[in-house]
Amino acid sequence: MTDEIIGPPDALVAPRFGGPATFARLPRLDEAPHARLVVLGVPFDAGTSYRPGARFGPSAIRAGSKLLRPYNPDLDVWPFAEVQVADAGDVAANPFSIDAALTAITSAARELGEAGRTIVTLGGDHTIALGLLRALAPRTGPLALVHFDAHLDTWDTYFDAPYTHGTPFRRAFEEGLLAPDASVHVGTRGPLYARSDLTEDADMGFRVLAARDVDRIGVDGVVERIRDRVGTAPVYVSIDIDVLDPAFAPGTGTPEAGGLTSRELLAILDGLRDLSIRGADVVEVAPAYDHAEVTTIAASHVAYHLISIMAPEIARR
Ligand SMILES: N=C(N)NCCCC(=O)O
Ligand SMILES: [Zn+2]
Ligand SMILES: [Zn+2]
Repeated sequence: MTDEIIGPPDALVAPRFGGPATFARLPRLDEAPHARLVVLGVPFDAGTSYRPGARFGPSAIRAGSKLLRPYNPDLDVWPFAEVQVADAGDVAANPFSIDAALTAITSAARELGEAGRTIVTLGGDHTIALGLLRALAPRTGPLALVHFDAHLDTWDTYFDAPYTHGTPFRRAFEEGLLAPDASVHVGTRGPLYARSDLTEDADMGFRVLAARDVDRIGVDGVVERIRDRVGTAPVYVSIDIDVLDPAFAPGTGTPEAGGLTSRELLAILDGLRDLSIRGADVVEVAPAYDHAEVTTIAASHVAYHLISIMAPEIARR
């Protein structure tokens, strides 16, 4: 096997609506075993509290990613030519046992990490982020979490269940996976259970840049605050697609009005270029509630921008 970079096939030769359903028509990992950046699917939604269906997220995002092109003019980057990028397929996550699913997610991510690969994960509900952080933090040290979401996801339990899509970051904090005072939620909004949701979150060391702060300080102000906050810590970027307004992402399990536009989210991500991003995910895409691939196309562009900011930095490592 050579180390020549294999990109997507030329869309003007092989029409993009055909061919294997990998992310952005990239090669599979077995076809490009020298990949340093991989897209990994986690079709799991047993941690959802409201509408289920994110188990179909990875395959639907891949389908929504077929139109992506190889050059990203916003960043002047060829994301699939900087380093080899490949699709690593899906984790076999147990749909009846959240514990077993988390174990499988952690071991799949650990194995990829030990082979020197950085992962962009397609979910799946937000529970999976805990399994991914558990795989990553022992290698990188505690991570600064940049968390895009309508929700805090630092609640304690749901119906006494500790591992759900509303609780991954409280568990990650308790397990020491997060760097102290370096994490931030971006895009939060909507009704809470109590005021203490916010005070407990702050006590765990999270900062909040709410959806309304984006109006107040703008995209550049948000980027500046995120960069200040993470400092020099290794970064994990977790993107719950419900950070977008339901107008831009109807296909999700717990939608909240008043969210970001997809343009704002993509621009904020571009502002995170050059950070040491050691892993990322795009979660909570539930295609049954989608229309005309609105959500899956947004999610595929979000993943494309993540790869665009991560690949050049990985190439320099
Ligand atoms: N992680 C997501 N998307 N949602 C959490 C919402 C939890 C709740 O039902 O209150
Ligand atoms: Zn959410
Ligand atoms: Zn979430």
